[in-house]
Amino acid sequence: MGNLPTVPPAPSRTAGETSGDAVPAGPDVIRPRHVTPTRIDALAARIAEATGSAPEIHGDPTVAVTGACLRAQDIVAGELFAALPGANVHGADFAAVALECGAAAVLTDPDGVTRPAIARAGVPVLVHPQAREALGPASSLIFGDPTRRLAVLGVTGTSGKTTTSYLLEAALAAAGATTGLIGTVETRMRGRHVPSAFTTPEAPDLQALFAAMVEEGITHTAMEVSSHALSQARVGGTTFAVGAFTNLSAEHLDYHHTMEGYFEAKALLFDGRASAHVVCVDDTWGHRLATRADAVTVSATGQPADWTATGVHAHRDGTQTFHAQGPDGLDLPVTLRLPGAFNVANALVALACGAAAGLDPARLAAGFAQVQVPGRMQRVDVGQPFLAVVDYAHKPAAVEALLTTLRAQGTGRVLTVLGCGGDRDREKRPVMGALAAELSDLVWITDDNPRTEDPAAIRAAMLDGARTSDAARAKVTEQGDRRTAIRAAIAAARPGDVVVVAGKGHEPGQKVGAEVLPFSDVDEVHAALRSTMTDQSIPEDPA
Ligand SMILES: CC(=O)N[C@H]1[C@@H](OP(=O)(O)OP(=O)(O)OC[C@H]2O[C@@H](n3ccc(=O)[nH]c3=O)[C@H](O)[C@@H]2O)O[C@H](CO)[C@@H](O)[C@@H]1O[C@H](C)C(=O)N[C@@H](C)C(=O)N[C@H](CCC(=O)O)C(=O)O
Ligand SMILES: Nc1ncnc2c1ncn2[C@@H]1O[C@H](COP(=O)(O)OP(=O)(O)OP(=O)(O)O)[C@@H](O)[C@H]1O
Ligand SMILES: N[C@H](CCC[C@H](N)C(=O)O)C(=O)O
Ligand SMILES: [Mg+2]
Repeated sequence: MGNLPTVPPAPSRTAGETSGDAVPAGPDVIRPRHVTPTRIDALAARIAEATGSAPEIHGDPTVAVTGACLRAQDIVAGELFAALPGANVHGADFAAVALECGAAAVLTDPDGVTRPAIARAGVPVLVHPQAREALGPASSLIFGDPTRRLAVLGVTGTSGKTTTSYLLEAALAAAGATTGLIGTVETRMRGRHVPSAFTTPEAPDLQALFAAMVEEGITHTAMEVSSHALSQARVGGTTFAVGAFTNLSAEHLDYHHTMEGYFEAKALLFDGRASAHVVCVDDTWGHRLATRADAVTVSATGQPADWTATGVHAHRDGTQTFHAQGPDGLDLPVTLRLPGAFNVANALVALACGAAAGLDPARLAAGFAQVQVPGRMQRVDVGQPFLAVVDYAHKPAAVEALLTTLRAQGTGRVLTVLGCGGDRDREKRPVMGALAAELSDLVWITDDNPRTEDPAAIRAAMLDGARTSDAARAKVTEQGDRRTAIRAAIAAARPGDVVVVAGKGHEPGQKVGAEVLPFSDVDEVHAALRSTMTDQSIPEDPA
């Protein structure tokens, strides 16, 4: 696996750097330089057209807005404040803050309009029963309907969105497009890299970003579309050139409650908002989706599909070569620098997306060879005689895919450092603990963004899964302190082993309570490797 990516860590931020904070993230929103003011009556007409019901207008309909935002504190003068009901609070309760920041108008729901801060607002108020659904189309109009001039290729699915989006961005560029990227790690365009607050931004931030991309001459954007975004209508008002589905497995059941509910959220990307669909049919959910959406199909596991892979050769150095077989007898050689059968699927999805957008498949396929993804199968190498890998696997299917891949590639043992996030799906914890114990030789159960939960209780749930699994084979150690766990794993490694630190990937911080403590798995693995090479005082292998 000598060629596993050794990319530098993503640019760091100190707060609100990934999705998942109780406090609104306050992201670095990329805004267009020019926005033509939009009148309230025009917004009302757009909302009526998009939702089928007209909003009430309280106040002067000729007032115009020059942007929109749903975080009161982040309002820029002249913008529309979207005061939405939330799981914790009603945004209308923050209207005074928004007005102080210069909000020129408010969009809210019938509950919000009764709140005192809105009643005293003194600016026009649009009232709609589905204010969240209204916000996407309104934001699109405010920012000049940017996706009419930008081909957006959206990727959804439980695993592989980030990886597929990076592959797609590279393929699009190789086929001659001027590209952008929107996703979990960062937003990229024209050499700018802005760390992300969300995998999929809120509707006004997203439309502003699309408008900025149009201004910059971006022609095609590869974009991750999360299930949260689909169910919260963050992509309302977005026209997709292509919508793609990678796979579905248990995750986010705290939010979607059932797999059916989770699937239906993902399926929203295929409800007519995309001009073309690409679906990987390697799981039963993909099969189901492909039968109800008119889709180009993809399979990396030998299912009948429009795009398949033949002659897959996983090389010892971590690269893979194969032939992508496409419609009309297309046969394209592909080289990937990402190991794992799942990355063949990701690449096929990316290829099918680019082709569905009308780009030349041979040029698309040639774009994959150098792609590396921050924190996904990222190798950390200081010349040690074993492999050290940082990966973002933080759900059962990803842990299984990751460890199965690494078992097949290493010559020695697999040493795994893994935790589970707090304030997230609890059901996955014992499953991830069990999988780690089944597919590794040594495991350190540690902390991964405990957020507001008791970290020991999260570890206990994982340990419970590890201890009760009949197939468990690893020696499992509990070590809450992630740095110590990483150091112990590195110190225990022997030549030919694989050490994998999973779950945080590119993340630059550990979320403990309301704080984000700077922490980078890549930096920690580097530091541990350097000190093992020079300092023999590191704790002994617990095995
Ligand atoms: C479950 C979820 O996605 N919740 C998001 C949602 O929260 P909510 O609607 O319940 O909001 P709330 O906190 O009750 O607040 C209500 C309203 O008041 C506003 N408000 C609130 C407080 C304040 O001080 N000022 C203010 O203006 C908020 O902007 C909001 O509009 O809207 C908020 C405002 O944008 C988000 O901060 C919040 O993200 C939370 C923190 C989160 O953790 N989201 C994650 C799970 C997420 O979206 N992840 C996906 C990726 C998942 C994956 O695939 O792995 C993503 O796309 O990033
Ligand atoms: N197609 C796939 N099937 C199963 N596991 C995958 C697949 N692609 C990637 N993985 C695993 O899942 C992890 C996360 O991958 P990636 O970041 O590309 O997915 P994602 O869908 O963007 O995840 P998230 O929703 O958390 O941002 C990887 O680090 C890898 O371990
Ligand atoms: N987008 C995911 C990232 C999870 C990453 C993992 N490190 C964790 O904190 O659980 C979420 O917010 O659920
Ligand atoms: Mg992602």
